[in-house]
Amino acid sequence: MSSLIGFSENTDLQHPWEQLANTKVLRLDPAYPGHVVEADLESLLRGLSFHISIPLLYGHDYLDRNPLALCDWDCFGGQTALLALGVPTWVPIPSFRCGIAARDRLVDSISCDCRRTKQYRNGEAVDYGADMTDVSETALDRYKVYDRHGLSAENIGHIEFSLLWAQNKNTQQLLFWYIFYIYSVPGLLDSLRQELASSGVRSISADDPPRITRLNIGALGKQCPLLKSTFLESFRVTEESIMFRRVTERLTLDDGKDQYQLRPGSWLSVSTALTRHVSSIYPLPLEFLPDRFVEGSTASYKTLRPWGLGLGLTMCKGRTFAEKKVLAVAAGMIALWDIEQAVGEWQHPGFRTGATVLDPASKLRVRIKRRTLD
Ligand code: HEM
Repeated sequence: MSSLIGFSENTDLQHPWEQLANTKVLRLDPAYPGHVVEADLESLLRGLSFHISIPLLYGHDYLDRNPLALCDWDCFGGQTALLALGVPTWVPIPSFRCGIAARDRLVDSISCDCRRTKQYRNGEAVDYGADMTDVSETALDRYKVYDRHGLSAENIGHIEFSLLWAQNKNTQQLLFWYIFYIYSVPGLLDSLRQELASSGVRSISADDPPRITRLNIGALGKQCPLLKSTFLESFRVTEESIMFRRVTERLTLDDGKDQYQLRPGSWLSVSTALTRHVSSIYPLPLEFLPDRFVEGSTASYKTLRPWGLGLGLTMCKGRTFAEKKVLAVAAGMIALWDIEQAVGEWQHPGFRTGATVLDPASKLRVRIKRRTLD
């Protein structure tokens, strides 16, 4: 977290997430004598999130070898709505074709990574002499399962890409909204800083610049109720999930007034987002209330059912991971960085359809500088 911003005016020396966010150093501006940058907040956090989760899973070699993976990720990301609508991939819309090509490159690169990991696991010579020593246990265990079922590298590439999408897409967007609300809701940042400082879940070094030396990620959600409640409220206001279920046997639905017969083979789409504006469940549903889910010394989503992590057997398998990651990154940012809107007061960027978590409708330029610790 301490190296979120490198303060380099040379874009070639910036981190990939800074480049993606069109980061500009303002220290030459007499109005901003300290080290301040201007950046696009959503791109910055999306890139950062990508560079945290991918090396943790596949090891550092994957991104070193595929430095354009994040661009391909973004290029494909803009086209998922057309795919979800069932548009065939051969339809000659230029942006759509580019998105499909980007997806194919990602699948290929993951297949190759998987082959290298297998070579490393089997003690064989690894293609290009790549260093695969830091591939995670999770990835290694998954590859063992693929091997047991005799899957080809291409099949594995497709499966891993889908998992990567599930793992990253919503988490990245939720992280953005969470940070946006933390910094833009008046007084919230100070309250969270106090809560984090008194909870003892993290320590900060006295170095210049300061670094986080200890962060108990497991304790964040338990010992910082406002931090967790703000996370849940950010999810409540930005979630627009639609789940699809295929009817496999004749089904009768009764809404108390009418009956509906569903034949096998039909599809049901269920929107969990319909409940998030119901005032009997959430008083003042259109307001962002950071402490909405605080109950005594804890915060819980007991009351947040059904919600956008799915229902039944196919409920999101990564929900605990997502929560821990978003809370941990936010705790680090809160501790080390000050953020304000680039021009004027904070303005909500508006919503645009995305995946389960909505996308911002417009870019949000912000100014970022290191927090000065007393
Ligand atoms: C804020 C972040 C996330 C949101 C909002 C989210 C949301 C969802 C939703 C709505 C579903 C469909 C559930 C259903 O049809 O009942 C789902 C499924 C899934 N998610 Fe997530 N997810 C998130 C993060 C993650 C992460 C971090 C991972 C992996 C580490 C992950 C892995 C999966 C998988 C594997 C499935 C398919 C489950 C199945 O079909 O059995 N998700 N997620």
